[in-house]
Amino acid sequence: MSVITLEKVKTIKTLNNIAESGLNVFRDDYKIDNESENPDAILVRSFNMHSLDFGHDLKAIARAGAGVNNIPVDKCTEQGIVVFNTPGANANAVKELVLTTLMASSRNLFAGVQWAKSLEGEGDQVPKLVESGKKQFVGKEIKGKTLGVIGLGAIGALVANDALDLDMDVIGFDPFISVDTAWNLSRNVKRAMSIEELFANSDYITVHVPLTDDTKGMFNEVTFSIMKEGVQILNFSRDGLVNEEDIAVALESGKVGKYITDFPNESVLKMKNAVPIPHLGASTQESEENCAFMAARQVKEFLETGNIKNSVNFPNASLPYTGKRRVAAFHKNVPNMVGQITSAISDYHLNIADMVNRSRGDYAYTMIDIEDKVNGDVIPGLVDKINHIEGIVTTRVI
Ligand SMILES: NC(=O)c1ccc[n+]([C@@H]2O[C@H](COP(=O)([O-])OP(=O)(O)OC[C@H]3O[C@@H](n4cnc5c(N)ncnc54)[C@H](O)[C@@H]3O)[C@@H](O)[C@H]2O)c1
Ligand SMILES: O=C(O)[C@H](O)COP(=O)(O)O
Repeated sequence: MSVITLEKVKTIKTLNNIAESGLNVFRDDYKIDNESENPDAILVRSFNMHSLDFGHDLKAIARAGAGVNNIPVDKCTEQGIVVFNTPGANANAVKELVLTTLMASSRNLFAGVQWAKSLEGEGDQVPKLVESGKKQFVGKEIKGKTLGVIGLGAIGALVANDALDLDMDVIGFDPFISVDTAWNLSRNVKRAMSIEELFANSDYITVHVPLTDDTKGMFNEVTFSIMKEGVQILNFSRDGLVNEEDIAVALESGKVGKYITDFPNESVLKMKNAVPIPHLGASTQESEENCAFMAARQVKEFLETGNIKNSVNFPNASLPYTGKRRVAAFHKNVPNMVGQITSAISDYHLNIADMVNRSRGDYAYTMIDIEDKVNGDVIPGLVDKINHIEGIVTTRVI
């Protein structure tokens, strides 16, 4: 349970390279200090945070990107630390690379270029060697082939729509598709009623789901056996979605024709017909700027007003900020929390102007605006009183 101090300079720490557009959001009352042991907020991309201890001032972690499997989200929730991500901010960058590598690898472009470069030193013979050797790289056109898209969120929906424009047949599977995405998806994307149906009918499969306990290892010996002979698989989501021992066998036998992955490791590099991309999905200037800006804006808004947008562990909650004192409490989602917090406030003879309470699973978040001018001396006592209510995780007065 943390007691939060008021109106100090806030410290932001970055654990990865964060684009200037994000860092520039923090001016005046902020400092960026990457050596800080006790920052108010952390901006991160893929840095693995699972073994980190958090300082008592830490209030927010923002993932400038989509996947949050590098962040111990449950531990953050228990400690009242809000975790944000930036939905959709890098989706176009990933889509472009998926389609680029889909076409490039279908035409054996990567292997072909590597081979052509190996001819250096052959002098006048190079053109002749090219013409005689090119037959080893005969590829396949994607036109008229079926692309299976697993996960029709920000990235999957863009990939599905654009693959139709490349004259592919597209079949999609997403049992949890959001209403917004469904509206944006072309009606020509066929709906697979089961993942098995998608596996059985696709010439190419691209996966765009988060890595969770449910999706871990979804590509394995059993699922490969359902797929078409020579299927090409693109994984721009996370390595853990694919059982590595099983895909090595499937690549060796030719059951899987190619495995394009944004997550190389030692065993992937040894696999026949694996195409390792050095995690470049989101690595465009535009995407890095979008993600950094969005992450920074969300953190700044939260630190300064308590409002929450695009959190993966706290409920979204927003109340117009008037500049008066605001109590923001994160607590267990149990009866009478709001009653006890408002009663603590009224013990200090303070009048409530506005409030919001939102829940998410086992936790909830309450913001209460106080009408009267609050004497700064009473704030530590008020925070302490609220923090002593059973079920409170953290309290701030902003
Ligand atoms: N390679 C990169 O640089 C890069 C960049 C961005 C995102 N990613 C990865 O891609 C993932 C997807 O990103 P996004 O922005 O599209 O996220 P998103 O949240 O917009 O979409 C994910 C979709 O997956 C669906 N889904 C969840 N479980 C599923 C299941 N079992 N079967 C089918 N669908 C399921 C959800 O309903 C949702 O529509 C991220 O979680 C991240 O791991 C990688
Ligand atoms: O989940 C994501 O957003 C991507 O994997 C991008 O990761 P990066 O920010 O480290 O490039």
